[in-house]
Amino acid sequence: MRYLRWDETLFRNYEVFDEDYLPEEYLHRETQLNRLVSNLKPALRGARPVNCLCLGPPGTGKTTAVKLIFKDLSEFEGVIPVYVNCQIMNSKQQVFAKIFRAVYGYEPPSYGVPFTKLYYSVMKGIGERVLVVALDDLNFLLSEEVANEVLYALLKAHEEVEGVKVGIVGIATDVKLAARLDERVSSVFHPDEIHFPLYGFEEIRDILASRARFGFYPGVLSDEALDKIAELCYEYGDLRFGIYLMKLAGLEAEREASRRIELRHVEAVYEGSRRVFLKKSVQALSDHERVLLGLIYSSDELTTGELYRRFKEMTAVGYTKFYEMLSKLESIRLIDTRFEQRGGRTRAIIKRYEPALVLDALEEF
Ligand SMILES: Nc1ncnc2c1ncn2[C@@H]1O[C@H](COP(=O)(O)OP(=O)(O)OP(=O)(O)O)[C@@H](O)[C@H]1O
Repeated sequence: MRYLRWDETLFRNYEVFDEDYLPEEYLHRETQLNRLVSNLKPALRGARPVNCLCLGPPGTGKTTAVKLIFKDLSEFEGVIPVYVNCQIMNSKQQVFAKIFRAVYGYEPPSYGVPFTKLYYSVMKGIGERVLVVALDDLNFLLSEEVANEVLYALLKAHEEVEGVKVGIVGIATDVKLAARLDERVSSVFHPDEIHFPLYGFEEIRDILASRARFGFYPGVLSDEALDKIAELCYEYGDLRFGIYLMKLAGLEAEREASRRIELRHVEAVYEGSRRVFLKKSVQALSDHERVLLGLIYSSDELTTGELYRRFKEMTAVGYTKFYEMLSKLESIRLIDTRFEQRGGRTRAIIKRYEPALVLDALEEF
């Protein structure tokens, strides 16, 4: 029996498959990159940039686009680009502490600094430079009202401290985010909305092929395996899933001491990786969204009307909110809504994907 030598591997660079790896090639998003560049360009002249919001379903390249642009920006003197992940830094204090670090190059005092003091020291420290703040996963701050406070504090900076220039790049999966901000913020925040739609099959295949070129040795990934990964990833929408699947298929091939990743390796790891991803998606939902998903997955087939009636009985949530939740579940591909003709009437029918796996993922909550 053949076994792998200790130094034998299919992976040329394992890091290429990491969650926060910045790819060498960023494909099929020229329009979005151009919009970001043209909006942020005024910063290079020392002027306030145009605020933007990058919106789209998970795994469509929003974070990557902004990180690549911010990497370029960091080369320019006079611009302070700061990237904040709001899922991790989820208070006003934490967001501004991160900005403080970028402005001064050292930590702010960790105890007993009132927010106003931290805020004004940040603004004074900017001086003639231009601060550009990316707020990733902005929707995470929204339920707590923190998003409104952070945005308001940044939007009002130039009125609070004369001459201060601040630009904002928000990133969110909720395409209606701007409409959900409070009046005080929306009256002064008119961002350029840059949309990141789901990738088509060919685009996904190209991106995954590029990732494989940097991650595996030449010829390791068979065409059949690549096609299958692209097909499964396309169904799911999130590119992160395709990249993860490719990594697991590589490990599976190594486990078999195979020199190539074949279709069977992808098939062997598909269900396990899908479980991991579903669990993450379900974990990221709100309690009400999970109740709704549970209702959908515990019946065979439902019309939207029937579903709303049952959901309302349990939660007293209104129709607009219900509809928003349904669209969200659809945009992250946990459900599918189709129109069907029955008895001379057109009805919206909700379809489920892989019920056994989704119900397992829901069971953990
Ligand atoms: N156009 C692209 N070219 C190369 N790699 C890409 C592209 N788009 C996305 N990716 C890769 O897909 C993965 C997910 O992308 P990213 O994190 O940017 O998505 P996102 O839209 O910000 O997702 P979320 O909303 O869940 O944060 C990353 O590994 C990223 O490198």
